[in-house]
Amino acid sequence: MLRDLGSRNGTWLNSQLLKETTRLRPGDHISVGESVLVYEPSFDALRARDGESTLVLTRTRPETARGLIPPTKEALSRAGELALRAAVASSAEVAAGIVLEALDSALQPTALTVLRVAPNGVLHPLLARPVGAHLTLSRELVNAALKLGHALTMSESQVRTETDNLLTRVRQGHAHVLYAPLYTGGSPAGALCILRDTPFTDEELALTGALAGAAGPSLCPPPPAPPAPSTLIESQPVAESTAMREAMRQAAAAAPAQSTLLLTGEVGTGKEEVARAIHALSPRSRGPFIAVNCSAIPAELAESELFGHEKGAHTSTANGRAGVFEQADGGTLFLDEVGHLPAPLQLKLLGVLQDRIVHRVGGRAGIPVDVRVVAATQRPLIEEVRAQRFREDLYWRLNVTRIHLPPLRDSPEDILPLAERFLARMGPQLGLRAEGFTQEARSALRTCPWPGNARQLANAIERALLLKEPGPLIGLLDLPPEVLAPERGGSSLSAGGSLAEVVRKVEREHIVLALKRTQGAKPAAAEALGLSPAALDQKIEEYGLKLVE
Ligand SMILES: Nc1ncnc2c1ncn2[C@@H]1O[C@H](COP(=O)(O)OP(=O)(O)OP(=O)(O)O)[C@@H](O)[C@H]1O
Repeated sequence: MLRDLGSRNGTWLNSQLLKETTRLRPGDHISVGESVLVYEPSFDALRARDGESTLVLTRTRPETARGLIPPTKEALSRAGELALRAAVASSAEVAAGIVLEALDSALQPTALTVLRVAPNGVLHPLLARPVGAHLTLSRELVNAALKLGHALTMSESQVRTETDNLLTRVRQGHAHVLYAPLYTGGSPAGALCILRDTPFTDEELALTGALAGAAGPSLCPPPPAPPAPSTLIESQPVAESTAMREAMRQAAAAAPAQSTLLLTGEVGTGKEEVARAIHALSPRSRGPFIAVNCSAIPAELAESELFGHEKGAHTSTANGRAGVFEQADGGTLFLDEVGHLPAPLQLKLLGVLQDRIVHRVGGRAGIPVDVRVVAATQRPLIEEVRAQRFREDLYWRLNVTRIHLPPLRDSPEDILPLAERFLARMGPQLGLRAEGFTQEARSALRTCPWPGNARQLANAIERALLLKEPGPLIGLLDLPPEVLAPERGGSSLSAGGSLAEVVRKVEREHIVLALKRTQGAKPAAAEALGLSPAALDQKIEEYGLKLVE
């Protein structure tokens, strides 16, 4: 869509002054000042990772391509030697460097690149030479080479840009292009693309085909195996209550799709836990899961954290850095507290969600990314929209599917199973053993009106593990006093005395234990109890406790 945002000299579409938002058609001419831009949707401009090289992917038909030359003995032996060197490379990028160097000396091309095919079929440039190269490649030819299983060559139109005195000129010419398919484990994985001014000989075609055949697994290693099914089931969030079961039903239904998801819920209700489960249940489970808390990144670093930055964009960094979108390529990006994103970044995020292309800070060309975004918020985003702190268009983009996670007060059946999950998870992490809860503690956890959410419960179990009396089980006295409060379903205690008294007794015991374990260090004891140092002092006085050497 083309819209003029109130410019003084106007925007012209096909020599007509643009009056209203208009949908563009291929070949439309847009004039802004002295520049004329031609809208050509069948071109994708991508940037190769090792610098400013740009790839333009076209849909040229491959009818005139030449191929199917069997490799000679000499080609095979050179390919074998190269495959050995590439196989011991520390990464796909290093392997690609070795292969490109070998091709450079064998063919003396003007430019070459390695492309990888993402699971969704999108082509990603891995490396391009020389740095700053501008390559126009045919997506159709890459696909044809992959389908036919051998290298192809043809003469193809090349678009180059030259920049001087702030003017960018586009030049068109012809070059000979060679495409060789890369396979990993028998599946199409990528392509080597080589450009030269002179035609490729049959021998060169055969040599490159053999090199690509041998180096495929090093350049495009297979993705890591998915976790065993049992780990997936174990890692599913606890959902015994009706409210949480419904949330998980929605999450499982939404998992296979690509669309953006919005998780809402109070602090600590398990938004990240559910986002991980959605990732694990989705076809992207083999890809990365990257979680970012938008409220925790300093505003001045947020843009480069999210979208990456190019060499020299920040004076302190010598090398460029990938942002979280690039890190999550092929997987899921969890944007927690998305409502905290500064306004300019909201606009940039909207652009990435629409085009699936990120622009690093200080970078020129876009980098294609294949990422599913799961966003989360604890505050109702619509209120942020009304207060004009959050873009409405981004709100609707994120809000394609919304899943609300209930607080624990609305899903009390989850409290005990959650406590058991936390105990099983934290024991090994802390190197402390507890086999479970005593009967009394279990029935208290089953009936208590726990005031917090899962995060606070996790903290309470951690504290209980650290401070518990010697013995294999966590008892009632190891749990915080809230577990004993009477509001729901009466007392869970078999001990005598009024409930208020018992609560006080438990609290006193807790304080004594914490002070014992921390050898009287009040700040550490206060931290372990989740109290401020002043509140601990007050309690020590209230219970008449004395600290002795
Ligand atoms: N249903 C659940 N099953 C198992 N563990 C859970 C569940 N819900 C929450 N947790 C655990 O509780 C802790 C807090 O959950 P999580 O970080 O997912 O909450 P959150 O809503 O994203 O919190 P915040 O709003 O603070 O970002 C984590 O340790 C998480 O593993």
